[in-house]
This record gives sequence, structure tokens and C-alpha cells, in this order.
Amino acid sequence: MLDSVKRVILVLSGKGGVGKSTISTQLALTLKERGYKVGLLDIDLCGPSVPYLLNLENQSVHQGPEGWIPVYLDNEQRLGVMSIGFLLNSRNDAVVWRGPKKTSMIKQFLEDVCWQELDFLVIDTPPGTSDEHITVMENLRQVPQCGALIVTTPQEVAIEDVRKEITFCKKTGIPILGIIENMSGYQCPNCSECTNIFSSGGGQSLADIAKIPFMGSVPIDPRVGKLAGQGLAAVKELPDSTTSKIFSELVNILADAPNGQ
Ligand SMILES: Nc1ncnc2c1ncn2[C@@H]1O[C@H](COP(=O)(O)OP(=O)(O)OP(=O)(O)O)[C@@H](O)[C@H]1O
Repeated sequence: MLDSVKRVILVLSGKGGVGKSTISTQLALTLKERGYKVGLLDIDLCGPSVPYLLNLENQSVHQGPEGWIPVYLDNEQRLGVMSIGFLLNSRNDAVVWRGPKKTSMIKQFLEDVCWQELDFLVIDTPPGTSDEHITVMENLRQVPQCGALIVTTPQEVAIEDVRKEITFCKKTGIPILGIIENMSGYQCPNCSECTNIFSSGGGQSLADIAKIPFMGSVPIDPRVGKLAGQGLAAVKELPDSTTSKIFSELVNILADAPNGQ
């Protein structure tokens, strides 16, 4: 039920393991810390990591009279979460489904979850451009305030795949909000110095070439990795970190953007 959702942010990546779920969860947590009502929908059917990242692994989803009731992170119900992970018996269960079954599950996720009134719905997608993406894009096309945030790492191979994501968004008509680079160098937790382990500046130069806003570079910060599994926001726990600054700025941009673009 997306009628009660003001803005949808689709988080995409060309490759797996670039930190898309970390970015999605930290974005949702930052929005919640700013006082927004937020939903986080994990449509990575084969590798749902959001329940783990928010320390909600033992929770399950309940069926209410009007549809599925999301799992809430907090008592005030400011952050609701829906993931296939809540429907599996164990973290080790594998979803071995063909396209049509995946498609109908995603449709259910988009149509049958009672989100209540939401300021933002953040959707964490699987890597690449699969059946799940096509289904979600087709269903979101009617949502006027919907845009995609593309996550990449600085390496050339990841950047190459972002080009495909850009083309995919253009073909499916979803506006691109911007590119965010993750794992951009290693930030030492002791001295805060940042070392570029991979190449640097790839996300920024691709954004310049494609004329897409660049939303910032999140360094590899072991403290951010540790927040995973605890459902904690970097903006609250690590207020002086680069990661915190990037997410604060990202939320400023998203909050100010007219029509979500
Ligand atoms: N900026 C960061 N600093 C430190 N660790 C990070 C950072 N970003 C992600 N990680 C860690 O990298 C691993 C992969 O991140 P994540 O699960 O978010 O990637 P993903 O792109 O969603 O993966 P998949 O494609 O498999 O769903 C996790 O262990 C996460 O804690």
C-alpha cells in the first residue's frame, strides 16, 4: 500500500557487496533520527541482510486485517521494516524460486504491507538488474515522488556496472537522485586519517560525466561495520565521523529536493 507513502528511495547497485544494505539501513536510521516516519523494504529475496543489520533477526511479520504489519525497530514506530528474512524459519534457509514466484512476492511486498503514513520508504534491492528490479520499477512508476540512489565502490569494475544501472533507470523511467560512493578509502578509527586502498574519485567522475548529482564518499570505517548487527545510526553513535557527515548531508539533500528529485 504505497498511497500513504510520500517519498520512495530505491537503493541500487551494479555489484554485490558494495555496502548497499549498509547504506540503505544507515539512510533509514538517519531519516528516523531526524524525526521522519520511515519504512525500510528489503526486496533482496535471495540474500536479505536488513533483519541482521538492524538486529531484528528473531522478529516475525504478522498478518493484520488489512495486510502485513511491518516489524518496528522502535516503540514509537518511526522505523518499520519488511523483509523476506522475517518469513524464513532460519537465517540459513535459501529462497530457491523462479522468476514468477519472485515477481509475485515483490508485488505482495509493494501492495500488501500496511506502512501507515510514511515520509520515506527506502527500498533495498538485490545487486544488478534482475526480475526483482523490473517488477519494482514497473510498480513504482505510478508513484510520483520516487527516485533511485546508486551505490558504488571506487574500483573501475564497480564503476562500469554503475553505467548499466544508469541505463536501466533511464529505460525504466525512474529518476536518479544521485550516486554515493562507499568504501572510499580506509578511515583509521584512531587518527581519522583516510588511506585510499582502491582507486579514488571514480564515483565523482562518473557522476560528472553522466550529469548526476554526487552524494559523497563513505570511507571504510570499522566502527560502521560494528554498528551493523546492532541497528544503530552512525549519526547518533559516531557524530564526528565522516560517515555521519555524509549521511546528514544526504538527508539534507533528500529533504530539500522538490518532488523527491
Ligand atoms: N563503509 C563501511 N565501513 C565498514 N564496513 C562496511 C562499510 N560498508 C559496508 N561494510 C561492511 O561490508 C559488508 C557488506 O556490506 P553490505 O551487506 O551492506 O553490502 P551489500 O552491497 O548490501 O551486499 P549484497 O549485495 O550481498 O546484499 C558488511 O559486512 C558491512 O558491515
